[in-house]
Amino acid sequence: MAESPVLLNKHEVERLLSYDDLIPRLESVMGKFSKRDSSEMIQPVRSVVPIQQHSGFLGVMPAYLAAEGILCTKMVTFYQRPEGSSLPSTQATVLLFHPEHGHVTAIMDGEAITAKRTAAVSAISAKLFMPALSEVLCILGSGQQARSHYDVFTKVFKFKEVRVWSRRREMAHRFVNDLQGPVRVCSSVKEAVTGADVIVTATGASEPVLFGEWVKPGAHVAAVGACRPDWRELDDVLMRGAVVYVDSREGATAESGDIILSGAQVFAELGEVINGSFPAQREKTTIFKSLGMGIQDAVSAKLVLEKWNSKH
Ligand SMILES: NC(=O)c1ccc[n+]([C@@H]2O[C@H](COP(=O)([O-])OP(=O)(O)OC[C@H]3O[C@@H](n4cnc5c(N)ncnc54)[C@H](O)[C@@H]3O)[C@@H](O)[C@H]2O)c1
Ligand SMILES: O=C(O)[C@@H]1CCCCN1
Repeated sequence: MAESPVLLNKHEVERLLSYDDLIPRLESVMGKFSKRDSSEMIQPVRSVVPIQQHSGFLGVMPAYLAAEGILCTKMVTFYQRPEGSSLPSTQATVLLFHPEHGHVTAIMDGEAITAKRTAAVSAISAKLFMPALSEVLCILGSGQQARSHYDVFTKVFKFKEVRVWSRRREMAHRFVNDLQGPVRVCSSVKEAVTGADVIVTATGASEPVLFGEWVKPGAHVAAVGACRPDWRELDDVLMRGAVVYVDSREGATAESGDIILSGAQVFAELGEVINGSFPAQREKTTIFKSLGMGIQDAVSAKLVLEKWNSKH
């Protein structure tokens, strides 16, 4: 009989998953994904069930990585919460399976994985696309993703100034009070993004919050929110005037309102740049439109389990 699965809560996953381990694994898996070798990797676009009555969605994100021996699925719910709600907007669980025998080997919290792997992938995009001399980082939003992006961006890069904007100013102050380093709270998006070299959009917005006319030419935008085909974070001017990179072309075409509704062309996947098949146009204004991928969760969960196994 198969052994009982390892159960790991959010605190344990958080502790076991470091950006130093995660970033090279994500670079490698995204490069492989963009080669589209189905004998190596299978990851369909996620299935999403709308929960209309409660303004929410259930997403199922399976992935099989043959060479790495990883069979995984994440189940994630995400909601548009009313202002002031204390409930998290994104919650997730990740299951790892034994690829040969089919039983579940681990069940772990997916919130920490989602927060860290998304931010780590944005940091990979910034490493490739941000201006060579980047001094100012701006984060729009003050939730889970804003926090993980702050953590990894200030760990990997050295910015002279970090700014944050949140639609409720007191939430931006609360965000800053939890941090070690200095961060300037801005009262408008325009104030926050003017002159910024790197802009992270991590909001629950469904209408544009970031407008092209405010963005410095050559800046890099890591756009993490707006993951439904009718949701936007970025306006048409920005989308059409920038070089647009995505995590997966299929995911972006199915799920990104910023791409579908603006009619912007996707230039390349992040993995295609990692592979060297498309260039990083660092001197131009660039957008990395992130939707999230099952393969990112899969390598993250495997890493967590490896770490856990090495200590037990
Ligand atoms: N790309 C990915 O892989 C990925 C992964 C996880 C989450 N997300 C998306 O990232 C976004 C942020 O996720 P989170 O977990 O940090 O959520 P969160 O609820 O913790 O934070 C959301 C932030 O957005 C702000 N916000 C909500 N509605 C807004 C609006 N209409 N205009 C401006 N600001 C608004 C909130 O005030 C808060 O600061 C969500 O859209 C989520 O679906 C993307
Ligand atoms: O890839 C993910 O995990 C997220 C979940 C929430 C919606 C956007 N994508």
